[in-house]
Amino acid sequence: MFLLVGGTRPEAVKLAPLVLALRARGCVVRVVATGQHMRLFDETLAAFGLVADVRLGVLEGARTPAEVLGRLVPVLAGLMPGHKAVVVQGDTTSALGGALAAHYAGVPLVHVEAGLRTGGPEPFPEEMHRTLIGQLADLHFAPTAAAVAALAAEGVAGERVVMTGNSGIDALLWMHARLRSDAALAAAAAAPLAGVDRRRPLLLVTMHRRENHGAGLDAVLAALVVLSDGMEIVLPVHPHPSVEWPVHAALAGRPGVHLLPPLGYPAFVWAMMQATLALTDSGGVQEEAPALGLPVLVMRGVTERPEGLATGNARMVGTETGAIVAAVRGLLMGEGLSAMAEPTLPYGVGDAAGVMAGVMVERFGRA
Ligand SMILES: CC(=O)N[C@@H]1[C@@H](OP(=O)(O)OP(=O)(O)OC[C@H]2O[C@@H](n3ccc(=O)[nH]c3=O)[C@H](O)[C@@H]2O)O[C@H](CO)[C@@H](O)[C@@H]1O
Repeated sequence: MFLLVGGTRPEAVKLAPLVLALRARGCVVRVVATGQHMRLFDETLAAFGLVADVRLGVLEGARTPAEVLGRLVPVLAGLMPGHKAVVVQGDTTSALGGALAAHYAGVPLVHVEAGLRTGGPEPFPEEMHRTLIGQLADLHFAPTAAAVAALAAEGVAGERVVMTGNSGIDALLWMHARLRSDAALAAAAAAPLAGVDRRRPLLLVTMHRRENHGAGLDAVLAALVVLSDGMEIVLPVHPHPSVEWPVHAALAGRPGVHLLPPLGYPAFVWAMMQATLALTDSGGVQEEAPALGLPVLVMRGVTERPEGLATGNARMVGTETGAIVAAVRGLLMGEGLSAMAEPTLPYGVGDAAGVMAGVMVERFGRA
């Protein structure tokens, strides 16, 4: 039996293909929802026809990563016995909690999306989380050659590292194909964009990184006020109060600006398929956009995803108002937009979960 631990939307997106691939190989899999973002986690799993097998109820009122971790580790440790291996994904507090619990319980730990590094303290706390998980993992599924190299540089033994591609690309290509073949799903996914004027360019914006809360967010919002003059802006607003309140204060009611609740995964993929340009600080969107040929401007100072920069699909733009306005306007006037819109697959070709499941069955057995 394998135990997969996750708590947030991106973990659901990237673990769902692995759950399906393991079950397709006859493995018994239990998915634990930590409750970090329970509603988004549940909804995202449901988009893949999955439900969590265990739903923890210990995070009520826990606000800081320290509180979340402190409550999760003892409960997760109690779930560990009897499992062949525990799987965590990425860099969330839930993932670190699952990793620590597995380590204390002496159950082998598998890390999905291993080896992503910026080389500095940012992003906080994610860089710290994934580096610590990297020290605890017995098996590292690294999405790209750069991630494999980062693990080698930290002294991780080569036989513990497998280059797999990113399972988020499996999820994306699967959903993209469904949206093109299932008219009812596509109609439901398109509904949130109903009010968008399709004659104007469409800028899709997501923003939630902790290091951008405060001054960075305010500067981005000032840029969006200027940009809304010439384009449609679609912004699914992250529910964190440090994001939600300033976004509504700056942009609510402005013509051309569509402030939406967080979109379900099918609707968000649909929005990426319709957009002219994405402006984001999300990790997952940096990976997904190149696969769809959606040019992406990254509102961060550093990224652990250099591959999209190398293929030319992504550019770093930071969070400064003038830089964002200039970059978006420049691209929309035709300066390099078509080169950035060439679909490429630097993060994987859509077979990552099958590779991972195959390696897990080989190393740990099937049941
Ligand atoms: C430091 C860092 O970069 N860490 C990342 C962070 O995740 P993130 O930054 O990618 O998080 P988000 O942007 O929240 O999610 C993105 C996913 O959500 C979908 N989406 C988006 C908006 C919406 O309205 N509806 C949706 O469905 C979208 O298509 C995509 O698949 O933690 C992950 C877990 O460990 C890590 O893997 C990952 O490194």
